[in-house]
Amino acid sequence: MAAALCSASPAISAAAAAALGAAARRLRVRVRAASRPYCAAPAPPRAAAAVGAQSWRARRRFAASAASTTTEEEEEGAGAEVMIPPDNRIPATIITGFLGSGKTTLLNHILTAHHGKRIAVIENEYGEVDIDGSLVAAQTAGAEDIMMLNNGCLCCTVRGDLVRMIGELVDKKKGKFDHIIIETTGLANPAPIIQTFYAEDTVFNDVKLDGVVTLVDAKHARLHLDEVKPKGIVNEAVQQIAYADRIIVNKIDLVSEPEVSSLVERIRSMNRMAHLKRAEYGKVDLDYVLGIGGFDLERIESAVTEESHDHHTGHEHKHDHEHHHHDHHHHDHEHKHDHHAHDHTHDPGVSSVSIVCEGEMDLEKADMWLGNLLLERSDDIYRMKGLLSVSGMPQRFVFQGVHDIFQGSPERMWEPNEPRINKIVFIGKNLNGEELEKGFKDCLLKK
Ligand SMILES: Nc1nc2c(ncn2[C@@H]2O[C@H](COP(=O)(O)OP(=O)(O)OP(=O)(O)O)[C@@H](O)[C@H]2O)c(=O)[nH]1
Repeated sequence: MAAALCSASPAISAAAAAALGAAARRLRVRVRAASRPYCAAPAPPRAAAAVGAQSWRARRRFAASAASTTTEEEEEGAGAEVMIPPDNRIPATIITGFLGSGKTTLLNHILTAHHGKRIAVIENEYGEVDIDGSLVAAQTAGAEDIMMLNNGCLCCTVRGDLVRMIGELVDKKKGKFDHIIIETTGLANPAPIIQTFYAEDTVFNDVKLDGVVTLVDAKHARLHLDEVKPKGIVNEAVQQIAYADRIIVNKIDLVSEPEVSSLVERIRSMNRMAHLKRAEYGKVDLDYVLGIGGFDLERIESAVTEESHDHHTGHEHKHDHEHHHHDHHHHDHEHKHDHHAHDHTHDPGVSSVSIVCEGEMDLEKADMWLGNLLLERSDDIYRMKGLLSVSGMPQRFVFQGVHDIFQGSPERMWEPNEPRINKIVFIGKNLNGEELEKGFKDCLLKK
């Protein structure tokens, strides 16, 4: 199964072509990108050369919307009017964080709290069936359903299982729960899990990604972030922070205030988009972690106002772990801290670049630019979010991307006196702020 799931499966929707050139109309076609394999192993050379002119066009993806009710008829019948239907899909929250950072503790906090939500839980554990004793207790206390994903890490071997489980939940239990929570293993790179929500039709049509919550162990995080890995192997601890919508710096009872502050500063330099809270035993308000909403524009705004243009070049140190051992118990997982055993390849670190500019965007151009950028740089660009003021469109156009998949749609109307500005935030490796800024601004309509 692993081999099959790890092979690239081109999934370019034919609908993409139909959407081209009609971006300002009511576009409700979701276009999938040819996904590259998301495995812990170094990715094979990308088949960029094989991407011909036709699929290149199909890679332009400003054609998406988050509607669960999309039908062919509606797409065909799309007129000039822009209507945004209510999004009734079931929200899903991904809880991620390094080993022992407090994911299960947070989950239990959520399950036992009074929020009136019926929650289905999908747990991803390594190896043997391993439901934490406390979680079993929580099951009786609050969870509507708990499903286990075993024998592998979500990021490669069991992604198909995740899709199947979500499908099963929806088919059999729709109406019996209000929210899905997916707890990943501490070693998971969240990117492929996030992408499941956009790249898999069976998931996308019924379930929407509400947010990614990342737990950070205040005591040990530095160690994991600093660990060195062989070239080409991602540092999951770094990735988990880079992809977060909400970050909880947990276990602050175990360290001094200056230690927490310096960790917080470091985390912020990696991801300015996420909200961050400090906590003990995952105790945060539930509305901080549930019901975040896919497009959190406030977050983009704060990221952008904080620094209108930021290019941080830290160092992403990499570490090593035996990712593919399905028989080890994750609590016993041993990390190698012998940095000198590896070739020190100090890649420029994960950083964020925020750009804001006034003016009206040419959506076609922006679409083309982003498509092109991601075609070349999707390995390095982990996440991207933005808001556009599109020429001829009375709504704000919002979009977001994860690696090579991006999607966008018109959102609410611009207020009469609202400044029509464009914003974009990138999180990733080796980001060249100046180049990105130039590319983005070149998509503005020339006066
Ligand atoms: N001192 C302290 N301990 C905590 C805190 N939060 C969680 N713990 C403890 O840390 C241990 C690990 O917490 P878990 O919630 O199991 O962490 P996890 O991220 O689910 O762990 P894995 O499943 O192994 O990745 C447990 O013994 C928790 O009781 C905290 O804020 N302070």
